Amino acid sequence: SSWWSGVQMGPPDVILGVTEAFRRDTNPKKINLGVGAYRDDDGKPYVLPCVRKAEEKLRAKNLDKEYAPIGGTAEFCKRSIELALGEGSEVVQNGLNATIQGISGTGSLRVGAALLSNFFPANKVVYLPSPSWGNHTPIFKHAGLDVKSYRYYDPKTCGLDFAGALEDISKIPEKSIILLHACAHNPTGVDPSKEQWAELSNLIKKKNLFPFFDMAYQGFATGSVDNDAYAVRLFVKEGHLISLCQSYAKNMGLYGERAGAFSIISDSKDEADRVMSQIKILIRALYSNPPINGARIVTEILSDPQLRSDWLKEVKGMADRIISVRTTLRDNLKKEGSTRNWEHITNQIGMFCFTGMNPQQVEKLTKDFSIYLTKDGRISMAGVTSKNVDYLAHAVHEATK
Ligand SMILES: Cc1ncc(COP(=O)(O)O)c(CN[C@@H](CCC(=O)O)C(=O)O)c1O
Repeated sequence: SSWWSGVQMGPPDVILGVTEAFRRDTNPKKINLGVGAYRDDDGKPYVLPCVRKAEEKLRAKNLDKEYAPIGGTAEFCKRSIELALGEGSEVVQNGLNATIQGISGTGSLRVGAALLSNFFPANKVVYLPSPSWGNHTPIFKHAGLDVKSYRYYDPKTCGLDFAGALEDISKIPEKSIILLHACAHNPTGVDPSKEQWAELSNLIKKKNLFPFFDMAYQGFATGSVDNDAYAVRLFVKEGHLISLCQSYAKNMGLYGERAGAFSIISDSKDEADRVMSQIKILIRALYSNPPINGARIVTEILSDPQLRSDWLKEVKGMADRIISVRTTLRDNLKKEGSTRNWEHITNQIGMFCFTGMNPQQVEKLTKDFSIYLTKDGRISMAGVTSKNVDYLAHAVHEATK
């Protein structure tokens, strides 16, 4: 028999598998609200104009195809950490960060997980918010880390269970790892307020926990890259030596280019350099060095004042469209005669709306209306347009009345 005769068929991915089912559906009114990928108001993928301009500039440079450095180019890494911490960040000026290019957000998380698994000096348990992005658990487990959770979402209010979060976090053993979504929490769309972030910072410092930020949506939540980096910058200002994962998949629309970054912040340049040397050894054994094309586009945009200004407008444009379609969906549900409270549709922020629909209601939406979303009731607001929002509101009302 073959070597692989014992291999079982694995289940489709809970998020990416929704798109596969959507593609198989022949209903012309079908809507894909599964994968968190931006669509324009015609429901089409959106390549930012600033990306096209950057590509033209790069083409004219006739660059070679040589390997990137193991950690990516210094320019890409510097532009990425400065985007997160702000221009003129003292951390960057004093060389206290070790930043590498990761293979988008997922790859950056995976490198971070490998670093923690091999070198974290204390409790190698990652505490995730409940719920969190579905791929967080496998990423950390594949790296050999244990994963636990802290309360985060309150299904009764479709909002933040802040008291529950504080209570659970205060019970996390000292020197454990806590994962925090910097903005646009996935899947709930529920973010702490600035005051709540301050309380979380104090508690996490008191408990001496290691903050591991995942910032996959900087600029995409409020439309401002500075506002969306508020929590990360607050924690750094408060003296936390954080780690940070960044992605350019959503805010630059570079999904398939796989451009992201992983950083740690240390209290000395010497220590940051030593950590960087170990991260590079881990990367070398994982994939040797990162893809060059997406990183070049990012570097071109962030280093060219005109392209950077264009990008900031375009990412705000994406965020604004999402914010406006949230209002339209909520209003249309009222027009449909729904008596439910749908305030959370506009209270939540970023790519996703955690509707509160149960698996049976989700099933009805898919079976009766060809509307595709993940079983937890999360919808990617990017898939909602002015053309399909009426149909969606009608379907959601039918499924929930
Ligand atoms: C919180 C969070 N971190 C990291 C990532 C990884 O994104 P990269 O493409 O690797 O940069 C995602 C993407 N989650 C989206 C996209 C589809 C997926 O990968 O699950 C989602 O949840 O639909 C995310 O939501």
